[in-house]
Amino acid sequence: MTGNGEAAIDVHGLVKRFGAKTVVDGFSIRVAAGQIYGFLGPNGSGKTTTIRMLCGLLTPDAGEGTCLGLDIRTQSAAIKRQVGYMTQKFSFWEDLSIAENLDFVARMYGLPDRKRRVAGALERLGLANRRTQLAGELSGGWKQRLALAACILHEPKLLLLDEPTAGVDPKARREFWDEIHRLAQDGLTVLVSTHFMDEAERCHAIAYLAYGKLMAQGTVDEVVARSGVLTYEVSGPDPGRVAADLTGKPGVEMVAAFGARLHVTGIDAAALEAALRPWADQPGLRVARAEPTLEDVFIHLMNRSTDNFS
Ligand SMILES: Nc1ncnc2c1ncn2[C@@H]1O[C@H](COP(=O)(O)OP(=O)(O)OP(=O)(O)O)[C@@H](O)[C@H]1O
Repeated sequence: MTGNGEAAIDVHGLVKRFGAKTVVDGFSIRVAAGQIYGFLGPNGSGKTTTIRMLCGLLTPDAGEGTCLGLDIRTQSAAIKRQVGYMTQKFSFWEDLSIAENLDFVARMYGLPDRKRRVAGALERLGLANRRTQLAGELSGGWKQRLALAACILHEPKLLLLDEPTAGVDPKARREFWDEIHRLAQDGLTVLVSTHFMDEAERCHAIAYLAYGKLMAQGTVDEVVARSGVLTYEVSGPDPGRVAADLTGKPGVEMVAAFGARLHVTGIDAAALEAALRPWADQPGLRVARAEPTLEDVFIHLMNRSTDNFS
């Protein structure tokens, strides 16, 4: 972990309403400089709105705090200058090369020292030997890298990545995350929203939001441990029959099949064990405690939260 304890973000009680809807409801968080902080939660849970408030792009209706030592309410212009924002939909000139696209972005923002900045971004993101390749010919993973390069041209201190790897294959995703870690090691703080569990596991800390409320935060291990979720794994012949029997039983919150294995989760140990007991005695079936996955925990949190939008 690279965070040195100095807060890049420190906010308290943030609220955002759109009309009658409270989209973010009392959000507080502290993010150390150099941390990679993941935001997870169902669609529409307020991740993007929260991230935008944290960096002064959106003014909260209530709450206060600082980003990079600046007041998110009164100093948003100064914050924005130090933030690189990669939105869900980014665009390039398809018929310009990688280097030309970056040069164009640098011109658009009137950045001084353009040549050095473009060369630096190309180098930093491993794009130097592809500099003449047309953006329109790049695969998804390289497009993502180009977008990231465009975000760091102005040498920001904070990066906001909104679902940066949607539609990117696992290998390219992994490499993209290697880049994010390198940038964090150089001192950048990164806020990233994602729906991928493997990406959550690559964050120093995560926040889970549901319907505008912060349901859990901390390291992945802390979030799993604090959830109180218990998981049992059932394996053997005819898991479908076991799943049908267990679904809806007291104490059983979720039954999910992973190939021939079932994950059975809940938080009431006695009730869960009572539901599983008849199956534990069946010949050929194996029922054993397992470590809950982050996905088990998130589904539990999601089921627990109430949809205040409906
Ligand atoms: N400018 C706006 N005006 C009105 N409603 C908005 C506005 N921006 C967001 N919302 C609503 O606020 C809620 C939260 O949206 P937000 O984009 O923050 O969620 P999210 O967690 O990032 O979702 P996703 O995972 O789908 O990107 C949604 O119901 C959305 O429709």
